[in-house]
Amino acid sequence: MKLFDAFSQKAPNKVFFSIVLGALAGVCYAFLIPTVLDSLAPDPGRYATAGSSVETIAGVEVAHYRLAAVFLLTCAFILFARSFSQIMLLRVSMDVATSLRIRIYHRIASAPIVQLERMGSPKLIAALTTDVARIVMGARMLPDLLISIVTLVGMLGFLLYMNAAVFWFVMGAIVFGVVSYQIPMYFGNRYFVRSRHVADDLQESIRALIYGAKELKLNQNKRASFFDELLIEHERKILQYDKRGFTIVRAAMNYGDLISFFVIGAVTFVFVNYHSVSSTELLGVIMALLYVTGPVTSILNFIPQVIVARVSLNKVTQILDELPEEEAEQHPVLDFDWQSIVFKDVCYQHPHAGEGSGFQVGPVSLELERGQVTFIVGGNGSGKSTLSKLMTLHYLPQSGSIRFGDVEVDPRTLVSCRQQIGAIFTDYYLFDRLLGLGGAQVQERVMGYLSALQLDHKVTIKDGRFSTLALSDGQKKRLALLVSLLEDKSLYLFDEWAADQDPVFKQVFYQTLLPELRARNKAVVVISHDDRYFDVADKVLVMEDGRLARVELVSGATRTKAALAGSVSAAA
Ligand SMILES: Nc1ncnc2c1ncn2[C@@H]1O[C@H](COP(=O)(O)OP(=O)(O)OP(=O)(O)O)[C@@H](O)[C@H]1O
Repeated sequence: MKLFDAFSQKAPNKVFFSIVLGALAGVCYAFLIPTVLDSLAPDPGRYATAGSSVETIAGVEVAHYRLAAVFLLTCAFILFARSFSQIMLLRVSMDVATSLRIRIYHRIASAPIVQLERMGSPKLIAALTTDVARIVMGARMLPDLLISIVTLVGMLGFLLYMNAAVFWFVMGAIVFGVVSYQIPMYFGNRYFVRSRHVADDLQESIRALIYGAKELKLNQNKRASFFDELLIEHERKILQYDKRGFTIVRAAMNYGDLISFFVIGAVTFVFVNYHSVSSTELLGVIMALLYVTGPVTSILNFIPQVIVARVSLNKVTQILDELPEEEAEQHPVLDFDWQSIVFKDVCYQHPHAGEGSGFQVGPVSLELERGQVTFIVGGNGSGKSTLSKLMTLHYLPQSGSIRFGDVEVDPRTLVSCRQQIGAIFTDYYLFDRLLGLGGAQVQERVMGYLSALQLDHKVTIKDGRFSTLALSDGQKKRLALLVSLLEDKSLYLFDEWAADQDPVFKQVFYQTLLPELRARNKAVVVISHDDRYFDVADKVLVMEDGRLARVELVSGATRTKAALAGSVSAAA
């Protein structure tokens, strides 16, 4: 993705039109100096009809009034063309910024969970907040750049017309100036790239500062160490790189500013000694060179902005590359019924974190049936959550297969199968409103659930929005359960849902809600360490070191808590 492509793809006609107007403004700029010079020393061959007579217009004496009229009209056109070109590109740039962000939003939403977990939120937030703005800032300068380039080209044409020898001398000086200008710019750019890399680490530290505020307050040493070694260190590095980068770039820009004056000096004091140049030509050359000082400066000033924008563009491109779209039909294509989910030799290996190969779950073969409650138990790190993410199709098997009834999970059916599932993970997110649920009955059902979950004295719902989310951890989780139940899925998975519920509500969850879901013919999977409630299950899957060690079938006679508690301690 190139900087300019990002713009031209968005609104090609508008971009083209603003470029044409910018170019025309540049042509007119280049036209102003010859016009003024003409009025000072009229060439009888050109503007022959302009004459040198003085006319009185609206009480004001105007010399070379036709030339003055051309001058005025040119100025007016420049005002119009330049403003129009800039405003149009400004508006396109706003559209581009928004659509670039929306593109990243969509990519995040359709990326596999594994990739999102690997990338982490700080990188994505930095891309959305910093990089998109920098890209747009860079591209927004395009009309000015264009005006400057065309003005410069026009003035060089004028120099060629005045004196070919001077033209070639000036061309040589400009080429030398621009090439020598690139060298410090290259080094400046390297510092900007380094600074941008550290910006990701800074985002991570800022996240830690906010989310770890409680821990930092309770330990001064930890806090000092966090500030010195992470947060301030990242700030210091960014400052250092940016200072070095901008120092080099600024010095180079000042050098660039003076290029025109070096050339004027060289022409006035040296060049005239070796070539015949009339004083009229010299005056024209100097005026033209003074005039292009502005455009040359603005072309050179544009370069650092483009460098920064390109660094950001590379970062966004890299993120989009690292965040592939999931290979799946993105819209549900099937509406189907199923009685059981069958895992056959399913294997999943985490990407390696640190040393050694990643943790592997499987091969696992099992069956989840509707109208049954299945518990997954096992020690910490035995693979329960990984298995649960395979069940909810957030992780996809690297080998083996999963079937929902007759439907095999594959890229075509994946999204359809996911629509059958409701889950509350330990790191669940609670939206402040009901999304994708509408209708008058919903309000009634919400009120019923609020009362069943003992939240009716705390939360109400208005226009599909919860009155508050300022709740205790346990209450928030109940609200998440409410949303999940409203969505009325066929498979429910609760990852240690009851861990932060009080004993009374734990009992409600295990002994009332789960049996109710079973009675409503839902397949229910519960990850739990609450061994006193294992007898609620129909089936207990015991995980050990990534493998399904055994499946305990719990029927009326065999549902003994002791037996299951024993199997769990063995698994742990
Ligand atoms: N995102 C990840 N990237 C890499 N490896 C991971 C990731 N998540 C988990 N693992 C690895 O998988 C192993 C099993 O983790 P998992 O969360 O499935 O265990 P668990 O049984 O749910 O543990 P707990 O009871 O503590 O929640 C971990 O020990 C870890 O090595």
